[in-house]
Amino acid sequence: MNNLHIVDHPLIKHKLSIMRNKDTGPKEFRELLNEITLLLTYEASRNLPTIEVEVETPLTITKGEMVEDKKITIVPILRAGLGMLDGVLSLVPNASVGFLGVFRDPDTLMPIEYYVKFPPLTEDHQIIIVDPMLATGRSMSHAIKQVKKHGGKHIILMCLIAAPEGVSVVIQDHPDVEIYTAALDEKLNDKAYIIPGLGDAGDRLYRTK
Ligand SMILES: O=P(O)(O)OC[C@H]1O[C@H](OP(=O)(O)OP(=O)(O)O)[C@H](O)[C@@H]1O
Ligand SMILES: O=c1cc[nH]c(=O)[nH]1
Ligand SMILES: [Mg+2]
Repeated sequence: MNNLHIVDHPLIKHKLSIMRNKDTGPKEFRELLNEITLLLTYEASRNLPTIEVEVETPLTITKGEMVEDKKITIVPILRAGLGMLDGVLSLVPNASVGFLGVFRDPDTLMPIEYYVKFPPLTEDHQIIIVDPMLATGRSMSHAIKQVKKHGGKHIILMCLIAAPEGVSVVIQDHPDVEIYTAALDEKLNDKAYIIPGLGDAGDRLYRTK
């Protein structure tokens, strides 16, 4: 699974352990998701292309490198992906944002799309899709398909917790996509929740249960 990058830094493990705790409330949960997203973004952006620029320092003129962040598009999968958006934007503040509303039907487990608003996407854009949970992988696979349909080509995805089942689905459906996750958990339960996981990320972010 060459496309799978598990970013298992001690600080990420520490923060994720607090997030998994059922007694952690929404304020701390949101703050920790934001902090882990910063660390994931640092790793996931390692291979972003840079352009050479000329910089005038107080002493001389030199060459520098800059990321073309105007060519980066972040796509949070609503709702839970919104919890990762600000973290990415704080490191790539000029990125554009495309929104995709998808929820998982609890009975069929199929993704149900309810909102799509993408900026123009071209082949030279780097797309970063964010959603904390990769369970069966169907929501993410659907999101990647939508991004490609709208013209996106270079796609990475960032999540907090992935299940092996979801990773396999994404790699099979989209072998060109790189996956960055803070943790690879054990399995799915009979309702397709990630075990050990952290429960429903959207509900924990927005106290909806
Ligand atoms: O890999 P899958 O099996 O498709 O499941 C993962 C999806 O489920 C969750 O969203 P949910 O359907 O709970 O919607 P929400 O973000 O509005 O809570 C999660 O945020 C992912 O989008
Ligand atoms: O464990 C899971 C599975 C899907 N969605 C979640 O939010 N959590
Ligand atoms: Mg949810």
